[in-house]
Amino acid sequence: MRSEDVTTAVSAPGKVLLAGGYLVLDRAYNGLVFGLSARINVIAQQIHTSEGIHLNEIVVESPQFLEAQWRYGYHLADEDGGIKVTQLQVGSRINPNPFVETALSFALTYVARAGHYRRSHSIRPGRLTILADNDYYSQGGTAKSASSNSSSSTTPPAASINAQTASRFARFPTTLGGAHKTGLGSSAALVTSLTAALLTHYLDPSVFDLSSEKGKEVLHNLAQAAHCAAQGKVGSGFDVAAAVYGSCLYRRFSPGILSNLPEPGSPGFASKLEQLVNGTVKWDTEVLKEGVSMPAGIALRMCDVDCGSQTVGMVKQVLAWRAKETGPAKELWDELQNRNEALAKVLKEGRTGDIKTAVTAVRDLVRKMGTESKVPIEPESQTELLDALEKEVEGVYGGVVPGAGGFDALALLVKDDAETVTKIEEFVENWSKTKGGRVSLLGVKGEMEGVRMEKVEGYAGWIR
Ligand SMILES: Nc1ncnc2c1ncn2[C@@H]1O[C@H](COP(=O)(O)OP(=O)(O)O)[C@@H](O)[C@H]1O
Ligand SMILES: C[C@@](O)(CCOP(=O)(O)OP(=O)(O)O)CC(=O)O
Repeated sequence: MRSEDVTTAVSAPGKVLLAGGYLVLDRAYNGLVFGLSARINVIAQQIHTSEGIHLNEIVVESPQFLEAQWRYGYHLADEDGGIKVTQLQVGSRINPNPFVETALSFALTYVARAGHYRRSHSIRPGRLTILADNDYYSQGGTAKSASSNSSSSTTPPAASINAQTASRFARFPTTLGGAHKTGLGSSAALVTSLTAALLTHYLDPSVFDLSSEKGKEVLHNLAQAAHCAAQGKVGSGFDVAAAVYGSCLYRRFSPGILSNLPEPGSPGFASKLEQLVNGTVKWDTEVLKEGVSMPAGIALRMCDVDCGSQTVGMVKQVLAWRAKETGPAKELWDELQNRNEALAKVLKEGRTGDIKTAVTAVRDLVRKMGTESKVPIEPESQTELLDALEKEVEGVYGGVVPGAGGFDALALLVKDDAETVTKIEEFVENWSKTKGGRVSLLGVKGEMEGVRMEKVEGYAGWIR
């Protein structure tokens, strides 16, 4: 039996959908997904209670933010309802975090089934600390270095944070809701990392082993189910796949797999969830790790573009056009799929000289998709910026508006050296000054690896 005294640390990467936005929602097509070097880290520890006292409590905290502590009680629900978690009040009000709460109830329900726990206090009380790498949130003047003072009652004393860790995790003088996200997929990486930490912490390695293929499959299925439930919608799930497997060619699961799952706590939830996770229900997800790589000397980099524009409802509108114009849409989808595959092949085969042509071919059709559906997928301002970067900055091979597109991000394929970074930084700074808005190059890079165990020492100063 695994000793819960051992502190467990895991991390899962953020994502970018370089090619295949909208197409990947349909199983007939796939997406070129990259994992990112920005990770969400979760550290699980046992809470020690006085002898004879049973306390069913799990504390989750994000010490980088103010008021970011969530406490939950948990119990085994009747009629096979699984582990029901109930948020407890901290201070004067309840501050909900649906992604944390849903991940907890799904993961603990699976733990109770797979670990054959018949009483809820077989699951010992625990503390989970979330630490997000800095690029998940813009720091435009709001992030303080971790060595500055903080008034948050949930954070450890600033002085105890060592210098190395201090530069890795910024401390934000805001609540989580007040932070400006950069769109790297924080909720998917969080749900994946939290689930992996709970399963590793509470289950014997013979039942769950994160490093095995079976372990990753269990984690993927559980995290997809929890993430969809917390989001209240079934997306393609490429973000959870990136968090588990890292960079890959991704074909989604049939959305019907997740229908008919009861709410946590309601009759039948536990056995339905177990069947969904352990392979009884066949998932048709396809993850091709070998379909993706980056040519030597090339890096995938991300820009945060802050123009204050709204892109709400884009998916709905694109899909409505596709449903109305089935013939032309199919032609466009099929040809774009060919071009996306050609781009993946160029990268895979290390054909650096062909990147520009392959990216241009993809962008041409993405713009057509936008014009036809009247959705700003690659808006003119982004076209102008991408074209200028490609033409004027040496070392930029090409770039796209990733994912659903819109005004707020760019993904670039660039020469992987410091000189190119400096040139891009200077260029976007100048661009921001002359064109208005704010464009910045993030520190994050494309990375191949998915979820992994981490050494606890890396988080010294942040955990109690
Ligand atoms: N560092 C964190 N600590 C706790 N919860 C987090 C953290 N980062 C993200 N979350 C959860 O994920 C939600 C953001 O999800 P969402 O709006 O889907 O953004 P994203 O596109 O980054 O996934 C937050 O409201 C919160 O519930
Ligand atoms: C349209 C999509 O195919 C891609 C959206 O990719 P983004 O990276 O833009 O996603 P969010 O960060 O969740 O907003 C929808 C999907 O695949 O679910």
